[in-house]
Order: sequence, then structure tokens, then C-alpha cells
Amino acid sequence: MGSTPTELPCEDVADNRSGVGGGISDVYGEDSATLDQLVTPWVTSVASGYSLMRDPRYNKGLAFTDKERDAHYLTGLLPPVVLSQDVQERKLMHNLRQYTVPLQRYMALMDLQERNERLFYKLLIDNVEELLPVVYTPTVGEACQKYGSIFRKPQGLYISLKEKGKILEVLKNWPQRGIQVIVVTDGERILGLGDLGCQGMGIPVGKLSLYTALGGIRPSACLPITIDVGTNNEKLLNDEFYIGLKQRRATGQEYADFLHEFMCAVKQNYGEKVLVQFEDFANHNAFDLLSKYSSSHLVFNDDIQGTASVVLAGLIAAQKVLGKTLADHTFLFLGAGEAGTGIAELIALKISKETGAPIDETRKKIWLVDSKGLIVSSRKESLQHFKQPWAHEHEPVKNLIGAVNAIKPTVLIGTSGVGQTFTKEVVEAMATNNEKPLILALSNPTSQAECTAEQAYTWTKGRAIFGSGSPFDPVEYNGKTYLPGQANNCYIFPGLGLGLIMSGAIRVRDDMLLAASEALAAQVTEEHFANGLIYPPFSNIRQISANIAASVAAKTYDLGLASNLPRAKDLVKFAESSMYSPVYRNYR
Ligand SMILES: NC(=O)C1=CN([C@@H]2O[C@H](COP(=O)(O)OP(=O)(O)OC[C@H]3O[C@@H](n4cnc5c(N)ncnc54)[C@H](OP(=O)(O)O)[C@@H]3O)[C@@H](O)[C@H]2O)C=CC1
Ligand SMILES: CC(=O)C(=O)O
Ligand SMILES: [Mg+2]
Repeated sequence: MGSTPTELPCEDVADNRSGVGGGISDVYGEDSATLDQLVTPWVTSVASGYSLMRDPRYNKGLAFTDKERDAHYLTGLLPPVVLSQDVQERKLMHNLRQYTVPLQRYMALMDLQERNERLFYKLLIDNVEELLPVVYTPTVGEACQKYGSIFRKPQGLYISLKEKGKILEVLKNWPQRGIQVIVVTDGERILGLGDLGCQGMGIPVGKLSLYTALGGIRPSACLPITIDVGTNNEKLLNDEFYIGLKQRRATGQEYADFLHEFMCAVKQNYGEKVLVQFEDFANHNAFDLLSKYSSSHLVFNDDIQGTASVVLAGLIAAQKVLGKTLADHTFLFLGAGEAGTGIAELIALKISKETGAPIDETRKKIWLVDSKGLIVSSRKESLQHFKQPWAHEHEPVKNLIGAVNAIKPTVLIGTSGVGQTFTKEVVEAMATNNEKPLILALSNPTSQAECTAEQAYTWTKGRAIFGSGSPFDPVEYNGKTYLPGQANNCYIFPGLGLGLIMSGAIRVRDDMLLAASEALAAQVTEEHFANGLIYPPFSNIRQISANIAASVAAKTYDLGLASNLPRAKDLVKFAESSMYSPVYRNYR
């Protein structure tokens, strides 16, 4: 508000110079302005009438009541029927199901999010098992790959190297002030799809929609950010529709300085209690960023820590099915990056806490294979720092099957980002060595899964306990139906985030991740075990998240890291009551 709209003299209209607005004439002159004339972007500040319908936060579409239509100048702007939110939901689900191509469903859902936010979240919450694979893995992976082509409206903040020195100003351009969670990526390791540069934006957008749908964080408190420092993806650099900077990635000091400016600006703009979730950074930056900022900011790396917490939860739950403690197991990972070493470290910590053995000892139960083979002591000097704790004494082993045969793991975990690496030979060897082999193919999206659910059940003759990062349909084998579980960090981060926010946490600690794992594991029932599941179904995820949040908050208070005082007596109730509901509000 404030500035007066430019009024164009009449001669200009009659002048036969073509206007570009497409209309005949308007009071502000925008329609009749030529391309080289300036126009004023003019908005009213009170959402009513047409602008109310165009505001996704307040729009209710056909659900505006007659009274609301009358009071808010909507009469005539909508057809006469008034539909309830439930009917709108049924209609939209019916429409969505007409699309056979997952990406079309994704685009339809993104359109809905931009048009009617509450309806979008109602759909997502009420149909979580059906829609999670659309807004999240696997479809979000394809969406990121094609983001340039399907891009319609920015859904988050883009901070590119062009904004160096003025990141704080860019943050201030975001329309919402009360930000509580930021998910940020630099797009270098998007799922198992590699460097997608600026097009990685689909990931923070998707993760934050789950913060709201699964964890009850208000959408207006969520901020997706993509840091664009370039891309090394040749295909994108040569793509005319690419939306990011067309230059190779900044590295070294230039990268570190830019990220530092970002982290300082975040704290300056939003304070100490804003949660920053690092997502899908390449491991050569991810570990350093986490360790650099975990003592000064409320930061959390989902790929390292969230994944660790969700896998540990599954392993804790599986103890009941397998009749073994964690310390009784031998673990083998394919992939020794963020997810692999992050999970390994949390398992070692948990065993250490349970048995009292030093962590250096408990690590010895855990083995990792990377692209060069088994990680062993003779390779130590050449290993990245996050692999070094796992370089145990052993002769070199070149590949996974060699490692399975040599180590005889009871648990096999895939975090390689490479599909079909759990071959028939590998899975059969697991089944030979174990009555009930525990196999987790965590890599995303589905195309990168180390094996499919069907392969895991068939090759182990139905004996595997199987989980995967992206969902698989139930499998029929020998007349029995097997339900594969989804081992994905989305079980953890929404509840963890809610717990941190509701306690006013100022730092994240491993004990909070352990608390989240215990809380998730505690929700796996006998019935789930009987179905071969080590994770509860997503249908009850909001209650699961509330329980995780309460446990995380309790731990935060116990550690003296909570600033929201006094502590609520019943943290589960507090978590439940803090959760955003997408049900429409009535307007006065
Ligand atoms: N289910 C879930 O919740 C999550 C799943 N993930 C998935 O895990 C995967 C890996 O992610 P992240 O750990 O961050 O990735 P990183 O890049 O950090 O690590 C990948 C690791 O896999 C190794 N690797 C790559 N190719 C092979 C191969 N052919 N044989 C053996 N090892 C190989 C790499 O070896 P080297 O070091 O030698 O290059 C590296 O150690 C991704 O697909 C991601 O989507 C990640 C987070 C959460
Ligand atoms: C799930 C997830 O965070 C990933 O695959 O990167
Ligand atoms: Mg990730």
C-alpha cells in the first residue's frame, strides 16, 4: 500500500500502441501500458472478494457459506451451490484417482496446495497412505528431475550466489514472519538421483508438507529453502528450461562462506529457536555443516540423524520378533555415506548405553561396504573422516557378496543409492545364514532400492523381515500376503520437529534421537508384528508423531535445553493440542 497507481494519459490508449495486459482498459492503467511503461503492482490489504478466493490460506472454494459470501463480497463469484469440506475432499480424491501418471497427481496436488491450503492438508492427512508416495518419495524424485518443465509458482525461497552479501534481505522477502522450521537443501544429493541443483526445491517443499500433515506444524511456520551454488549436472547446465544458476558448483571457501552467511542470517532473522533441517546435501558438505552449526544453532540433518533414528526404531521393535538384543546382532551396510554411517553410529551408541561397553567396542559389531569394498583397517588412511571409525581389522573384501559371506550379518541395510545391488545371491546368502534375515533397502526413490519387496520375500522363501525407503505394495508369496514396511525418516522428523518446537529447544542432541526411536518402536503392536511389520502403519501417524514429540520434548527438558517453561504436565496432550488442523475456519 502507499504508492499511487500510475494513471496513463488517455492519448496513450488511443495512441494505438499495443497494451500487454490483455484487457480493454482498467483504472490503474496496467492493461493499456506498453511493455516499456512502468506499472504499479496494486493489491488490497484486506482479503475479501476475489482476493480472498485467490489467497490459498483463506480460500475455501465452494465451501464458503451463503453468509460468508454475503459478508465477504463473494456473491456471484462462485456458483450457487455450497459444498462441505468433506464433499470437496471426496470430489478431489475422485479426480486425483483419474490420473494414471503419478507426476500428474503430483502436479494436481501442488496446484491444490497453491489454491486451497486447508483442503490440500485435509486430503493429505485423511489419505496419507495413498498420497504420501505422491507428495514424497518416489514421485517427488521425478518431480525434481522435471522441476524446470513443471515449474509454475515458487513454493519456497531461492537463495543463489547472486544474493551473496544480502541473504538477510532475501529472507525478509518471504511473506511470513513466524517461521519455526526451515528445510534447506543445496540440491547436490537429491534422494539417490544425484545433483539436481536448484530443482531440488521439490524436496524441502515435500518435507515441509509432511511437517504439517504428519507433525502438525502450521504451514505458515514452514519455510522451504534452496541454496543455489550452481550444479555439476551437465544435463541441467545444457537444459533451456533449467531454473537455476548455469554454472558449476561453488566449492571450498566460497561455499563455506556462503553457507555461513546463510546460517547467520537465519539466526538473525528468526532467532535461536528456528529449526534448520539440512536435507539432501552431498556428504562432503553434510557432515561438516552439521558439526559446524550444531553448537550454535538448532540444526538437524535428516539424512544422517533422522534416518538413523527411524532405522534404530525398527531394530528396537524387531527385537521382539527376533528374540535378540541389539548387541546380539551383526550389522552390514551397503553404502557408507550419510545414511549408512549415521545409522551405524546411532546403533553403536544405543548398544553402548544398553550394555555399558565403550562405543569403540560396540562399533565392532557393525561393518560397512562402500564403492571400493568392505571398509577395513588397511584402507584407513585413504578414508573420509566419517568412515574411519568403521575401519575394523579384517582382510580386504572386494564386494557385497564377499562381505556377506565373510561377516555373516544378521541385518543387511542398503544405503548406497544404487538400485538392484542386493542381488539374488546376496539375499539368498542372508537367508542361508539366518532363520529370519532382516533386510532394509533404504535407497530412494523406488528405482534406486537395493531390492524390491517381492525379491526379498521370494529369495528368502518368505522368511525376510523387510523394509524399504520408498513404499512397495503387499506381496503374495506361496498363498500368503506379506506387508512390506516403509523405513523412511518421515516417521521421525515431523514428530521430532514438533517436540523441539513445543519445548522451545535450542539444540539437538543424540539423546533426543534415541528418545524418538524408542517412542516410535513403542508403537509397534503385536498385530503389526504378526503382519511382519517393524513400523506402525502411517494411517495413525499424527498420534505417532504426538508421542514422538512428547518423548523428544521430555528429553529436551531433562537435558536443560528447553526454553518453553514451565514444562507441560502432560506432554502428549500438549503435543496433540499444538497440532495444526486443516478443518476450515468460519469467517465473521
Ligand atoms: N529411507 C530413508 O529414510 C533414507 C534413504 N536415503 C537414501 O540412501 C541413499 C544414500 O544416501 P546417502 O547416504 O546420503 O548418500 P551418500 O552419497 O552419502 O552415500 C552413498 C554411499 O554409497 C556408496 N556406494 C555408491 N555406489 C555403491 C556401489 N555400487 N556399491 C557399494 N557402495 C556404493 C558410496 O560409496 P563411496 O563412499 O565409495 O562413494 C557411499 O558410501 C540415497 O538413495 C537416499 O535416498 C537417505 C536418507 C534417508
Ligand atoms: C528420505 C530421504 O531423506 C532421502 O532419501 O534422502
Ligand atoms: Mg533426504
